[in-house]
Amino acid sequence: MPPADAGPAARAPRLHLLLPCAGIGERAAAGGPKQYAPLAGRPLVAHTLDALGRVPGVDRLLLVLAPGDRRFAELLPGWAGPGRETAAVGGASRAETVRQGLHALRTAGAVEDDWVLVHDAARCLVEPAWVQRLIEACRDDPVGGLLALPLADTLKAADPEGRVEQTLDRRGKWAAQTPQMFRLGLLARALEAAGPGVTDEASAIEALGLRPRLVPGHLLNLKVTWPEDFATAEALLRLRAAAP
Ligand SMILES: Nc1ccn([C@@H]2O[C@H](COP(=O)(O)OP(=O)(O)OP(=O)(O)O)[C@@H](O)[C@H]2O)c(=O)n1
Ligand SMILES: C[C@](O)(CO)[C@H](O)COP(=O)(O)O
Repeated sequence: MPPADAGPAARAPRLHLLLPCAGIGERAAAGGPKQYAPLAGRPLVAHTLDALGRVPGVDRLLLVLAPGDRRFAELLPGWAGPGRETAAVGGASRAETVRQGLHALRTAGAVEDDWVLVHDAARCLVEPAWVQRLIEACRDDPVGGLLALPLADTLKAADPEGRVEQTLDRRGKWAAQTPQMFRLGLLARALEAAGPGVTDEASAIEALGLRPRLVPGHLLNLKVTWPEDFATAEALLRLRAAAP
């Protein structure tokens, strides 16, 4: 029994998945936002949503679209429903889109202690098991963390002419992936303080002086970014579909 003066019982923190999906895909040059480009017979984002829909224990999946986006509803009619929502409140940068998404989560009843997993819509090869690994590693962590991979290649710094300026020490360097998992209140404060320029959630948290946990991701958790990435992602999706 709780003590008589404990007030209403606190509920267990919930788990929300927030997908920034409001980018323009400039580098992918796909003739429109890359998240809607066809990939193995379906819009790219449909693969991401399928995988995330299979992660156990998730209370809500929120897809943050660009204001005025009609493509999503045209391409995936009927996707939204209980626990699967869209909010057309994306901003001019990824950080701004995530910030607006957190606001939408709060408006829908999420509270400061809830966990938010932010995942790029463009990482369409994500697998539920990798997300579960992150959740297991972070749910008792005081800060939170992210999927990432230790660098396997030698790291070069380039000069403006595309020549090597310097070879950097790769020891202890990791490439950040998503999802990235933090408490809603902490992440909202961190993004507010960091401004629109940070390229991932962890950077905003780091700027507060905290040290997010690095959780091993997977080489195949790639972000479709360049034109040639579509063929790679499609080949991998087809291989998976053909696997017994
Ligand atoms: N203003 C933005 C910019 C990006 N994103 C999302 O953030 C993810 C990762 O961003 P990135 O790969 O950089 O996508 P784009 O911004 O679309 O690509 P580019 O930078 O080449 O224009 C993508 O799912 C993208 O839709 C977003 O929601 N809002
Ligand atoms: C968040 C991210 O996927 C981590 O690698 C990445 O920074 C997002 O891509 P962008 O090109 O910085 O928008």
